[in-house]
Amino acid sequence: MKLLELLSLEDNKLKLRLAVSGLLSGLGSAALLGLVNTAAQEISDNGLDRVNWVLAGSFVAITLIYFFAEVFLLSNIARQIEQGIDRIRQRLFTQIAMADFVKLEAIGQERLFKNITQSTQVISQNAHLIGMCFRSVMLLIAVMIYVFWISSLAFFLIIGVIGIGIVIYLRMGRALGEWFGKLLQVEAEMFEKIADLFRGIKEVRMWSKRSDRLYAAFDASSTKKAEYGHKAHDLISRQMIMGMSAFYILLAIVVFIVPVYSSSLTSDIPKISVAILFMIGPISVMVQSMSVFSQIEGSASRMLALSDDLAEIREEADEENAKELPAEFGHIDFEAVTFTYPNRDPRHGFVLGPIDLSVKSGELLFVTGGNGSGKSTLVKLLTGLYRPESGKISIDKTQLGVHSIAPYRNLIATVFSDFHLFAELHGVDTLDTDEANFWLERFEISHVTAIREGRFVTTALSSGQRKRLGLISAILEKRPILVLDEWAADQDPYFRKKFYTEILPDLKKRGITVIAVTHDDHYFEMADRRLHLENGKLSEVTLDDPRGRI
Ligand SMILES: Nc1ncnc2c1ncn2[C@@H]1O[C@H](COP(=O)(O)OP(=O)(O)OP(=O)(O)O)[C@@H](O)[C@H]1O
Repeated sequence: MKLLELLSLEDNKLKLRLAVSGLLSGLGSAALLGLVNTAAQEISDNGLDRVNWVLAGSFVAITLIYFFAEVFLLSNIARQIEQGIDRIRQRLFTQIAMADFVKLEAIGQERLFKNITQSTQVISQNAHLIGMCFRSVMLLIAVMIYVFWISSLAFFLIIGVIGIGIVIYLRMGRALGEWFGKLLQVEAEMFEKIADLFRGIKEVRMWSKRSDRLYAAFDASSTKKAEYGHKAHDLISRQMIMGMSAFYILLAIVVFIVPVYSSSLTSDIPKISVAILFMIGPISVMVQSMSVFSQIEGSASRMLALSDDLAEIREEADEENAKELPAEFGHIDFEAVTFTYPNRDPRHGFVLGPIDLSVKSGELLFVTGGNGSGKSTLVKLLTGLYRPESGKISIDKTQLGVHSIAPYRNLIATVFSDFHLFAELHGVDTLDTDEANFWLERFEISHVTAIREGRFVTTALSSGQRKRLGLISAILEKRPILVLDEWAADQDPYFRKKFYTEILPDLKKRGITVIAVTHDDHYFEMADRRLHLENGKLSEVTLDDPRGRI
């Protein structure tokens, strides 16, 4: 069972704890049943002329024990489930943090996000149901032991009927599984269409032909989902009714047919009937929860599969034994570094390198090249996000490896072309307010936002303005190296000029090593050096070299 496997991760006593509390609850139920039957027998033997205080007292005592055992069991299960989910969530987060970045990108954000949010929620929201089911199974086992104690014939009869019921139930379940599979697929298609409608809402509004097509496709998908949903739920209801009917049939067999053929069982029929009636509640819970359980199992197995996949792509890094690298470095060197994207169709494969390169501390370095030439890929290698396929990268005499990769990344502040702007200045422990205000003024953004209590008052700004905040954040992080990927692409001509002619030289003056990917050929002369990429091959060119220019 995938759920149990998932919850037992990093807690090998969980199964034992559940078994003990389940056993106590089951025994309590069986004791209650036994007591009711003994009282009924007593009345039938001796009549109802006085109250049997011993039995009545025992009933009250066992009911109390049963009550507390049930409360303990259910709340224990809910706690175990929440703690188990917490553990797996933390485990997935840690695995994501430790995964090789390029392989993590291949897994895709959607799968990661869905597993950490939706899948955990499916299990968490149904914690109560899982508890009820577990309790029902325990109760059923205890009642069956009680039935066996009264009559082995009745026990095997019930097992036989349950067996036939399970076979029919599973056959129906197979059809149900197929319909649920189809339902999930249609649902995924529908969600994709909804996401398309929302993400492209501007484009949809702007052209009625596109909007008509998309809405028609969404309508068809939604109707199909309703149809399949109805079919699947219809099958669930039938399966449920079938499961319950089997027990009423069993009761009828025990009451009407068995006495005709077995005189030995006749005297025990009332006790066995009560036992069967006792089982109907738990069976009903189990039958009703089957479809939810298949969703829970699906979620658990998806999370386990993701965890396994993440374990396989774990980056070779040892942050615990990492040694900090000094902020005053001399140079970063690439020696015959190559890189290719994994799982890429070899016919369209892109190879970066081999690259030999040396970046000196305090330099202002521009990286130029056409679309798809490999600039962003080089930036990801330079920042240590991607690891070389061959060759080596080193900072001063330290080669980047298991112990140095995290400290190396800590030296580099970035604004990637697809950067994310955090409203909070995470990691900036002591913020110099004057300095923050200086940069807000310098970036001509102080009239629309401010920094208060370590966060931007607002980030709901234009894309060019958000980019400015991204760079201010990076500067305030006070790291010795700054890597920018097409930072000025969405700045207006006035600010673009200010960026290249004032801000970049100012950052250089402050001792920051700046590596900037750029297409702005008007300003190539502002760099100390220019590196040019063509189809993955890097060469150093003079600042006035015609390559990379119009
Ligand atoms: N995640 C990825 N998986 C596979 N191939 C990729 C991936 N990202 C980029 N590529 C490929 O690698 C090559 C270089 O891409 P890269 O993004 O480095 O180019 P670039 O020079 O930054 O281009 P642009 O100027 O358009 O931003 C391209 O052929 C691209 O298709």
